[in-house]
Amino acid sequence: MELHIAKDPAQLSENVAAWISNYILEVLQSQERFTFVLSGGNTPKQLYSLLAKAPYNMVIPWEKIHFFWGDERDVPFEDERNNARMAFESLLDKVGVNPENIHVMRTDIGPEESAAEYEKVLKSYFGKEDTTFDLVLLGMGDDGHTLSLFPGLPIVHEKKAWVKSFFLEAQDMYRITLTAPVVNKAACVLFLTTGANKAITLKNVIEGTFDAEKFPSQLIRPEEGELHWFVDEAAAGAMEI
Ligand SMILES: O=C1O[C@H](COP(=O)(O)O)[C@@H](O)[C@H](O)[C@H]1O
Repeated sequence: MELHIAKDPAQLSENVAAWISNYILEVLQSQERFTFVLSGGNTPKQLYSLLAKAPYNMVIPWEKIHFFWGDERDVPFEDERNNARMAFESLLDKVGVNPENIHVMRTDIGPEESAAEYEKVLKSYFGKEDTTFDLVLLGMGDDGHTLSLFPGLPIVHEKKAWVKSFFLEAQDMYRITLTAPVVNKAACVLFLTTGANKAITLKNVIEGTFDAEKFPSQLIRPEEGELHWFVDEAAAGAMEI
């Protein structure tokens, strides 16, 4: 695991935009297409907006990138809580991505159907054996959740399904999410985390003993790929480094 600490969220977004852009260009030297899994929430908005501007909008070969989502809130696309909507508004509507390369988790067909459909989308994209995303961008909630893997819920123990839906009582909504085993097949996973409100949880996730029931972000351990944590000083504040 590599830990990268930036001064503040603005500097962090700058660093991550440059890092992602270089990584995409490097990977595309040896393959024709790149798979990028986006996260939702608030933290990545600034990053997406930066990627939509110069120099990144000019240097990234957007037509070669396939976008997927790590999780989705089962609310209509028009709802501002919808993770895909945020990515469209801040990034995808602003750069030249082929609509066929954008693979959203649907919220117009019912959560179970959507999860089953997304698993089919992944299986037809990757083939049955190989689910290796090139890059998975993740966030971490202040409760330690990542994707829609929330503390204390059965979803954290899922070993077989690639995509699952479930009702999240605390937020009175269904969620659709990739599972940890699928994400752990990725070539590279990058967590983006900011804010003092996440400092204790971050310390527990990175430096604490393994307890995935309590801190589901600990489930993310790529089998062969790289794991990077990009955090700001406020989030890193409780760690011993
Ligand atoms: O609910 C969610 O939360 C996490 C973390 O979001 P943040 O606002 O604290 O950055 C996010 O990664 C996930 O995609 C989203 O559905």
